[in-house]
Amino acid sequence: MMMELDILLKSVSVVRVEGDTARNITGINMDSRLVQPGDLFVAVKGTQADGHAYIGKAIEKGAVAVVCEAWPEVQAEGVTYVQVKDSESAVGRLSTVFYGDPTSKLQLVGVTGTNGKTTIATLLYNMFRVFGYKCGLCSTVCNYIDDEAVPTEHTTPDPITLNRLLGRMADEGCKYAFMEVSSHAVAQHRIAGLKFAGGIFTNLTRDHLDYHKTFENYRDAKKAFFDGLPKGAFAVTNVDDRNGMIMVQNTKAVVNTYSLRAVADFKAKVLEESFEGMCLDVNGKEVSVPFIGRFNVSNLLAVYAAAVCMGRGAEDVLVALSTLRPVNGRFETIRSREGVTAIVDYAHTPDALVNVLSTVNEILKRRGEVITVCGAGGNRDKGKRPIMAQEAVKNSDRVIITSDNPRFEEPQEIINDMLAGLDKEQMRKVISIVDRKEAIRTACMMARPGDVVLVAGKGHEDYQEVKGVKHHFDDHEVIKGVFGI
Ligand SMILES: CC(=O)N[C@H]1[C@@H](OP(=O)(O)OP(=O)(O)OC[C@H]2O[C@@H](n3ccc(=O)[nH]c3=O)[C@H](O)[C@@H]2O)O[C@H](CO)[C@@H](O)[C@@H]1O[C@H](C)C(=O)N[C@@H](C)C(=O)N[C@H](CCC(=O)O)C(=O)O
Ligand SMILES: Nc1ncnc2c1ncn2[C@@H]1O[C@H](COP(=O)(O)OP(=O)(O)OP(=O)(O)O)[C@@H](O)[C@H]1O
Ligand SMILES: N[C@H](CCC[C@H](N)C(=O)O)C(=O)O
Ligand SMILES: [Mg+2]
Repeated sequence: MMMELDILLKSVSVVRVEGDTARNITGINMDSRLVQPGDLFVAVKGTQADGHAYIGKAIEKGAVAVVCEAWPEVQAEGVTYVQVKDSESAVGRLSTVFYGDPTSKLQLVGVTGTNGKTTIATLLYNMFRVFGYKCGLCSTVCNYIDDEAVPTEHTTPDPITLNRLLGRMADEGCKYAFMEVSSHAVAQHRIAGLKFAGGIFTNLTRDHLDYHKTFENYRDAKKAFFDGLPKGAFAVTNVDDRNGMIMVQNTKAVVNTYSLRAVADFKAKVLEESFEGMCLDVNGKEVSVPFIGRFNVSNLLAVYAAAVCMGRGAEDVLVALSTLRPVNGRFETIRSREGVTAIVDYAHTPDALVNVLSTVNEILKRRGEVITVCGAGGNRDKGKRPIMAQEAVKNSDRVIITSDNPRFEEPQEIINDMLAGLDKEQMRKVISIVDRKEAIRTACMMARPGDVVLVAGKGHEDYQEVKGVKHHFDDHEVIKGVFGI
């Protein structure tokens, strides 16, 4: 791949240039360690480091041009220097031009909110494939270029990886792409330069305050996504969430609302519910789905609304909806021969835990006990830890607090942060077992026929991350091992 620097620079507002801008660029990089000869290096100020400090390293590795925010004191010979106002947002703009402006060739729909992004984006991708289109997906679990799986480290990849992926989707003939838009991605301009055909808001509850510091900043990061939607795009928002209307306050997109409770463009209610699935009323039409939980009704309604906004007939969408299956690690049930139901779910926020547990309790109707196994991730929002423990205890008969991904923290200290949220009375229901495998095994052994064991937090993850190393770990596998199935 190759492109003239001049063409790339049309996408950004240039403050100052020195050197040859007619030269060809063979790649874009924002990480000096990944630079290849002929690349353009973009220096970005990050949270840990300042990319400007790595300009020298990038040139050593063969970068022929540098885009930066702060003009470097010394310049290397033969290298073109370009100063821009905001290099973080320049990366996205430059990458999208470099990778052939993919969003002018396919319709891109973004999903944002605290919970439900993966579910909604994946279900839309599956649905539009049922309709016979080639599609792309960017999600926490995995990225897809039509049916080719591309593993991912992020919910929303960095702008270069993201545009490379979208470019490949367009080249492969994908008509639609669905992606999760995390709050980090909006705040860091990973989506700069992309043209969205639509945006979906799920909900907003506490998460990631380690990064955003305040709930308002977190909310505004999500809102900025809707502020940036172009005229002619659609916005689908959840008015059951108190921030639903705030999200779309300043958007140029056409606003559509969905709700399980209030007056809205798209409405649904649960007619019947069991551990096997639900029967729903969606805008006056009945449909059966193998999903469980009120939050999933909300997710399915968002999928329905978006598909209709994208021009699909309501009847076709309902038929397609009934063929969809749950996403890996989202409320997946595993039954033992003795009649214990284990549930693997990715609930890793207080709100998600409440939702999953209230669903379990609603279906169980006290005919059995609920045993919850949960932990919290290391090097992430510490404030959510005690609240997660409280919610687990309030909504379960017994709780085993264990490790999630400790990352660079001490597992026992994370557990202690969780236990600090509990009073003496609540502590009676709780034991803590650092070893997650042991914790799951203990919960399954405690359970009697009819009981439910909820294993929360890791969902689809097939690893446990300890001190930078990912060790194989799969909640499903451990449960099946204990159940002997
Ligand atoms: C806190 C955070 O979001 N960090 C992201 C951010 O990195 P950063 O700003 O900290 O970068 P930095 O380390 O300070 O470095 C600054 C710049 O110097 C460059 N550098 C650095 C070192 C070097 O030797 N050479 C060099 O050029 C870096 O490439 C970077 O461009 O920008 C990077 C590139 O886009 C991301 O990979 C990185 O994600 C880190 C690994 C991360 O863990 N992010 C998580 C929190 C995250 O983004 N999560 C969200 C939401 C999760 C969810 O709820 O689903 C996600 O979208 O995944
Ligand atoms: N609409 C919803 N409202 C509240 N909780 C939900 C909703 N949908 C899913 N959940 C809960 O949140 C968990 C994560 O769901 P999902 O992976 O779809 O969310 P996400 O927004 O992609 O999360 P992440 O921030 O990790 O990318 C689920 O396992 C479930 O417990
Ligand atoms: N992608 C999210 C969810 C992580 C889920 C949980 N298993 C954890 O490790 O905290 C994050 O990075 O915050
Ligand atoms: Mg996700």
